[in-house]
Amino acid sequence: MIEVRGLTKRYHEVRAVDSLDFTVRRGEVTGFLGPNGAGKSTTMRMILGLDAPTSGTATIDGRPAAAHPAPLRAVGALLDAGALLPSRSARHHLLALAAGNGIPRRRVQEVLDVVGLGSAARRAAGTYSLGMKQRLGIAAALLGDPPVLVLDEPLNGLDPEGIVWMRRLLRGLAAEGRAVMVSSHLMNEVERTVDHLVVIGRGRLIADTSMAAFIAAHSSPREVVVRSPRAEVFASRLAAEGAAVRRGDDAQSLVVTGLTAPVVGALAAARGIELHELAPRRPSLEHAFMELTQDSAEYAATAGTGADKETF
Ligand SMILES: Nc1ncnc2c1ncn2[C@@H]1O[C@H](COP(=O)(O)OP(=O)(O)OP(=O)(O)O)[C@@H](O)[C@H]1O
Repeated sequence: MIEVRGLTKRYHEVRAVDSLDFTVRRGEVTGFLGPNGAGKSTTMRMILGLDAPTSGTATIDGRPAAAHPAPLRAVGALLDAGALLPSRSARHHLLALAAGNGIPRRRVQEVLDVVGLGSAARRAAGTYSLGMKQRLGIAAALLGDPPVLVLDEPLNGLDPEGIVWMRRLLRGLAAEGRAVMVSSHLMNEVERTVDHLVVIGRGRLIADTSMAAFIAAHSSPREVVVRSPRAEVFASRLAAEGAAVRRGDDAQSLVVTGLTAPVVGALAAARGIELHELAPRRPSLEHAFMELTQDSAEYAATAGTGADKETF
């Protein structure tokens, strides 16, 4: 279990992490989310004992990471998968880590097999693709068979097959009773993988909740997407019924708020308006995240094309 209490990190006038409190529990994958610059990597580095907090504490199973006699057995980490000696093979990289941490050599082959790098294990790591480096980083994190994992952007550089593999791996690690903390900007994937969410913005905690509760609490009112060759006429009809209507992706598409899909369908039928699509939009983590963090994004585009905001 990871316990973060009052954790704060200042870089001169910047409060990169500001009085954070949260817990990462065993048996769950906890997604650690926040816009660019929110303080995720800084928090993870402090949890791992790589950066000293300005104040507050971060413990792994009751002690700071560095206070564990064999840190690799207490917590596995993936921070920067590219930080490898380019001339060293995956096997030698892992053998060196194992030797330095009292881990038997046979464990190296086991973790190489888990991450699917067995056949490339003797090649120099400098020749690896980003996805292979990520796999090697995961192998290193698993080397000590730790009960706690801290993984910063583990999905970076993975191809679709790799992403599915990572999802299964993370779910499997949690199912074995481990505490798994994962940061990612890939909201669709986070939605499919994690049980619990910790969301930060500008260094501060803005949500600490289950995935389902987060989406329910931070999603806009339900929307219905409608496509019709008579979109403009239908938009006026819907507006007369009290719906808010805006243009969707193209001239035939509308996004309707304030009426359910059956009501929208019934109105179209009553007017003899042909529909090519009628789809309630499922609330998603991506929408919920954008809605919650729009005020705390440090780097945000100030204006879009406006196309999706056009109303009738
Ligand atoms: N060594 C440092 N010196 C000064 N400022 C730093 C340092 N490291 C991080 N920061 C600042 O702290 C804040 C948090 O950065 P951090 O890298 O933790 O964010 P992040 O959430 O991981 O971002 P991203 O999603 O872009 O990786 C940023 O404003 C960053 O510029």
